[in-house]
Amino acid sequence: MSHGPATPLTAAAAGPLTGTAHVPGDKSISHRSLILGAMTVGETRVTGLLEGQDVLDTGRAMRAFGAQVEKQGDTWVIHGVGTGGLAEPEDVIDCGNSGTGVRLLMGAAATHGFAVTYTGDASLRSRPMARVTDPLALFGARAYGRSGGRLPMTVVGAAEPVPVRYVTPVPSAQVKSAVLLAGLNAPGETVVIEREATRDHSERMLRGFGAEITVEDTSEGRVIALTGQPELRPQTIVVPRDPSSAAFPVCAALIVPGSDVLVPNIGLNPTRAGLFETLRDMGADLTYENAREEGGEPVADLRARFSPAMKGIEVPPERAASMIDEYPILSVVAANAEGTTVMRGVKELRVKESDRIDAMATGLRDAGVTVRDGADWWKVEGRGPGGVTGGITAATHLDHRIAMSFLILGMASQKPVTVDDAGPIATSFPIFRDLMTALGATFS
Ligand SMILES: O=C(O)C1=C[C@@H](OP(=O)(O)O)[C@@H](O)[C@H](O)C1
Ligand SMILES: C=C(OP(=O)(O)O)C(=O)O
Repeated sequence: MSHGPATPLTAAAAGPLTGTAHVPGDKSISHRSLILGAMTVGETRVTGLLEGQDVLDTGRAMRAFGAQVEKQGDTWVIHGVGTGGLAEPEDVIDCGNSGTGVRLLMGAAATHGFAVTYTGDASLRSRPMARVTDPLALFGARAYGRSGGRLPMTVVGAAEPVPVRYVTPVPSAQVKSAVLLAGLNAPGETVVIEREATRDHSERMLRGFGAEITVEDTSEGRVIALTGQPELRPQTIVVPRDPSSAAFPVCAALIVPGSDVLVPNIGLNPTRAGLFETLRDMGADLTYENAREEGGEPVADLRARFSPAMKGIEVPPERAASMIDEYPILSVVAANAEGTTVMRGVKELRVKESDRIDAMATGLRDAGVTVRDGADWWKVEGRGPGGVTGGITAATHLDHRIAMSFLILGMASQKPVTVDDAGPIATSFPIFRDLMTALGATFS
């Protein structure tokens, strides 16, 4: 759902940030818990679900598709309808700001013999959907949208779907997941091949729900094969805390003098942990404490301390998929490091909630940082610890990660930084302001 009027917010230089930051549950795993729970007969129970607007919108959508989704105490309880049992929604499905929500739902419903119309906020209506509807057409689904393959869009599902073999042309877990979810209700084996590995939560969770799924690394890439029409088994899911949200208190601690912050229980699935490796390569004082396995995922407590000796690096492009949502906050750290940070192979950043290279480059330049950029790369010239002037109002462009990144910039800059709209933060990290305030940040 779209949020209300714009709410500007300002962050100023903070004293040291100290204490423990419990960030919310993982957004990717939360969406998938609701969708897979809704496609399973019986009761799936989920704790630690992210109650951000993106995920709440997916929960509402699953109700519209016929599942029961409700919160009992701290637990989300889903009574699903089974693979192939989704019902035709009575109204348009509004996915708000969420690319993950709309693309995964389009996949799940595409092999059901009814039509669904999808829409979203102004940001989501500007994002490309052909990357999903192209492979869904191979199953027999048909999509009718605005020019450029944009929402609002109606997808007429295939009444007699056929299984598909598809090589993803872009590194995207959303595309991969849409194909796998469509494959759930197609008879036979659906195969997705990705040249670059992207986050693998769908594969892990489908296996957890009892689907037959194999993953093999070959010379062609990662080959994922799913046997259609399984009888999924209801699950009890404990959602790990989101590494993409942990990135904000971690990076703030690295650049605000005197800081020492603990961020416990963070999922460190290797398909998600690229930022933390990059920060360590830059010389960040960032340690993994109490490393362990929980629910089949590697988990650790992150400890981040002020790191005045960080150096710019060339971020390995093959790491891009494992930190794709973290480049905006990385650019803020890069601005506070010595030397140049080069980020290549990142054209996907231009089709997120906003053009994230453009949004960050514009605000950073206004704040006194030299940034150069091209179609799929950008470079940030560090000004050293505390070297960013600040004193700007940055445009958020309905993008939560842009809003949070500029607020963190304000905590380490000489003059405060304002964002024109902090509202979108509620899509993924509704407790951001309270959590950062408890660590010692000041907002006005
Ligand atoms: O599958 C997912 O849960 C996600 C995949 C990524 O998008 P792409 O698939 O477009 O790279 C990521 O940016 C998004 O925040 C969540
Ligand atoms: C890109 C993101 O989300 P989505 O694609 O689900 O809107 C994100 O959360 O950074």
